[in-house]
Amino acid sequence: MTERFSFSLHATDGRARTGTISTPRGEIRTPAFMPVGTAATVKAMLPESVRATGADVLLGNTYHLMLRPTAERIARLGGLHAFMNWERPILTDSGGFQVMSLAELRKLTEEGVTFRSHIDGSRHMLTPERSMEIQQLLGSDIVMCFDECPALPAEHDRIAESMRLSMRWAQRSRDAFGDRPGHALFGIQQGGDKEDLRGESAEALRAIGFDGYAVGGLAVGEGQEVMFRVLDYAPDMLPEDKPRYLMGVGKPDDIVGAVKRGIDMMDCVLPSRSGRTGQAFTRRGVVNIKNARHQEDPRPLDEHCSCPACRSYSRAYLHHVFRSQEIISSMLLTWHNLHYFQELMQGMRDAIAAGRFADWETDFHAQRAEGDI
Ligand SMILES: CNc1nc2c(CCNC[C@]34C[C@H]5C[C@H](C[C@H](C5)C3)C4)c3nc(N)[nH]c(=O)c3cc2[nH]1
Repeated sequence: MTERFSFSLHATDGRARTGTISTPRGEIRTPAFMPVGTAATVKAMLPESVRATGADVLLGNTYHLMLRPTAERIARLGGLHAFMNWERPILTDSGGFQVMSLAELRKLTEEGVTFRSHIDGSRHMLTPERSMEIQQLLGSDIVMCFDECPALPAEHDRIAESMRLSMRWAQRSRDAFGDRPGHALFGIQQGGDKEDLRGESAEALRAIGFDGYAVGGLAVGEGQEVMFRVLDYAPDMLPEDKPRYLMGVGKPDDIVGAVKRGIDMMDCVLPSRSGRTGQAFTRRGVVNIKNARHQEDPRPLDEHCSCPACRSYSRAYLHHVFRSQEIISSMLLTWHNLHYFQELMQGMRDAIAAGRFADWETDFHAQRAEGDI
C-alpha cells in the first residue's frame, strides 16, 4: 500500500489512455467512472454492493455534508470513510457547483459565496479556505479546488471574468490545502467553450501546480456537440502525466467520447438517479421498465449482463415493482446501471491496453438500437 498519491500511464491508443492512480486507500483504474454518494450514501446501495459493481472510488459532497450532519460532526465520528463504511478512495467536490445549483439567496463576492441552506434556510459561507477545511474534516482523498462554474451559453467576457476568479480561488485553495502526503488536490480548468480562455486557465493551473486537473465548466447545458468540440483541445492543454477528470459526465456515449479525447475520470448522477426512475442502461440502449410493453416480458433487462437484476429477475418483475413503487425497484435498477457503467469502463480499459479502442468504439455504437428496446 502506498503512502503517496501517484498516477502511472500503462498504455495509450490515439488520445485515449489507461493507467492507475495509487492512493493510500487503494488503486483507481483509469479510465474510471465514479459513482456519486451525495449525502454519504450511494442511494439504494450498500457500500459492498457498490464495490461489487467494480467501483474503485466514490464521490462525496461538500455542500450537502456541510449542511447536514456538518463536516465537524463527521470528523468527530472518524471521518467520511468510517462514517459511510467505504474504506477505498473518496473524491469530494468543493461545493461551489452545488451552491449555484441548489442553495437559495446566494451572494458571490471575491471572498466566496454566501447562501442559505436549501434544507433549513440557515446562512452559510463557502470560501476556498472553508472548502479545503471541510474536505479535510471529511477525510477526502482527492480534494477539488473551490471554483465558480458559469452556465453556458455565456458571453466571452462573462466567462473570462468567472474563470479568472476561479483561478484566484485555485491559488487560495492550494495555499489553504497545504502539504498533505497521500492526499491530492485537483485544479479545475474553466473557460467555457472559448479556446483562448481554456488555454489561459490551463496555464494558470500549471503555474500553481496540482496532483490532477479537472475539465470543469462543461455538461452545463451546452449539449454534446459543443462539449466534444471543447474536449477536442481542452484536455491536451493539461499536464499529460497527471489525471484528467471531466466533471459531471455523463451518458454512456458522452463517456466514450470523453475517454476517446483523453479523459481519465468522470462522475455522474445519471446511472443512480435514472435507475430510481426506471431507466435501465444496456449495451443496446435505454430500457424504460415502466413501459407497459414489459409487463409480461420474461426476459432479463440484458441477457449478457451478470448483475443481480439480470441474473435473477425478469423485465415483468422489474416492471411490477416499479409500478408498485417497491423499494427493491430502486435497488435492482441502481445496481444494474452502476454495473453497466463499470463494465463500459472495463471494456475501454481493456481495449486501450490492447490498442483496439477504435474497433471497440465502432462496436459500442453498432450495438445501440434506435429508440426504446
Ligand atoms: C452535471 N454536470 C456538471 N457537474 C459539474 C460539477 C459537479 C460534479 N459532480 C459532483 C457532484 C454534484 C452533486 C451531485 C453529485 C454529488 C455531489 C453533488 C457532487 C455529484 C462541477 N463541479 C465543479 N466543482 N466545477 C465544475 O465546473 C463542475 C461542472 C459540472 N458540470
